[in-house]
Amino acid sequence: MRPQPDKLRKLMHAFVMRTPQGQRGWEARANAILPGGVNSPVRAWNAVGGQSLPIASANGAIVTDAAGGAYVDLVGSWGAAIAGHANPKVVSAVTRAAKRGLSFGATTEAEVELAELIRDRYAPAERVRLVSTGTEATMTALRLARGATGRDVVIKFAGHYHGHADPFLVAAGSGLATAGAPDSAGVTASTAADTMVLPYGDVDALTGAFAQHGERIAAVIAEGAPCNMGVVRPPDGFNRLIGELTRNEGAVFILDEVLTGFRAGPAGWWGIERDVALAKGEQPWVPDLVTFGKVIGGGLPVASVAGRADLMEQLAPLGPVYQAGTLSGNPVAVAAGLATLDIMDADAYATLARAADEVREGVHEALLASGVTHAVGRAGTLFSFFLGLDEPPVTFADAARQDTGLFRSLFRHMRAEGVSLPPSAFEAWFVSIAHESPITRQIVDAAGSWRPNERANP
Ligand SMILES: Cc1ncc(COP(=O)(O)O)c(C=O)c1O
Ligand SMILES: N[C@H](C=O)CCC(=O)O
Repeated sequence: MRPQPDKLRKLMHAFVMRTPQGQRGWEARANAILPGGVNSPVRAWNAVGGQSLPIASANGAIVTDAAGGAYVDLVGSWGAAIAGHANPKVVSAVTRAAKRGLSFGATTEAEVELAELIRDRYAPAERVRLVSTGTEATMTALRLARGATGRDVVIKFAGHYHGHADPFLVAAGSGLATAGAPDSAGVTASTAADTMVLPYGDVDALTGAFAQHGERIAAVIAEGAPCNMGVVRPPDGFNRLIGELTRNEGAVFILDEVLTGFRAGPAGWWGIERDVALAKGEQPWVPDLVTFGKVIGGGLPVASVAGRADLMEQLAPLGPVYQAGTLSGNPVAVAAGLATLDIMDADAYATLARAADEVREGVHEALLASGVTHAVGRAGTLFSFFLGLDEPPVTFADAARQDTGLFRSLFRHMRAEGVSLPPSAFEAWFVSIAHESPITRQIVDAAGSWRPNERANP
């Protein structure tokens, strides 16, 4: 049988991509039109060297590039692909929704269902507003906090990332930390002046800030567990302290669970601390506002700001705080989110936890056996490795002391062994329910064959 024209085109493309000339051609073409060849900086591999080829497809735990190279994926669309790439249930829900129409600019029953599902699994989400990106969610949460309190200042923690709205691009994690430039040009001095940056986990700094500036503070925003400076477990009692100080001083506690939500555990990082509190017979602390993204869109653009009813009802059209979005609650994206949350039942979370344990523990043992100094950062099913550190860090200053040159060597070795790590030492390693044991073993074996003294070429 002769290959079909489309198949032939793909085969030709893969063949060309396998040649250095073809790869250089691709690089030049992408760089000529997309700044840095990418649509989001951390994809550019600047921190690890080399050039990623365009992804052609992904299925389960495997991504395949345009040259036909298949890799075990630990990027997982930066956390969204919790059910595995192209999960058949998600794809068929999306297909069914698409056939009913791509976008209406009017409310659908599925939006209400997704919002109800979020509230049912995450009690502090008394009201939910769906948006399209995590950036919109945190930006809206801050506007809401400022509108409700009539105050300007937001406290954020160094190394935490809350998307790319101006007030948060100060001492930020993720791609900014990776580039070693945690502030962004283009943020006005007056905007930055309203953002107070504190070291994470520093009780004195936080209580001191409230003692000195309490009446000016609209909100404290914190990642549920920081995952954009590597994964950091919140020090015991720190989130509770934020809750107490904000409540006592009339400020708003915004918990950013865009990354940790429905992933660190079934009810995000908050659910993990809630369960610990309940087991001790204590009342759990509760955030005023919470932001979600990634998992609730299952790979399509859905995010949300949610929280206390009286605060959320300050949003237009009920209240004076404006927020809007042409594609907010898009029916196709919402279908992906609903299908994903539906897949993620108790058994699926147990599978996710098993996959995370196998990779985290296996790679930890492999690094120990090779004599690599490292610390494991862990928050529920989220984890990353801090090479060159003896202890898991809490502050960004400590996290930034990790050996990024060593990570670069590990990244390139793993890639050669068919495993695709996030291209930055400051990002989490994302597993999915499709990371079955033969796949997690492949990851661990790849780490076990790394010889750390073989540093990557610059
Ligand atoms: C904790 C956190 N908040 C906010 C964001 C921003 O989300 P988005 O990239 O969808 O704008 C991200 C990731 O990008 C994140 O990890
Ligand atoms: N760390 C970021 C989100 O969690 C990575 C996503 C991006 O910036 O492209």
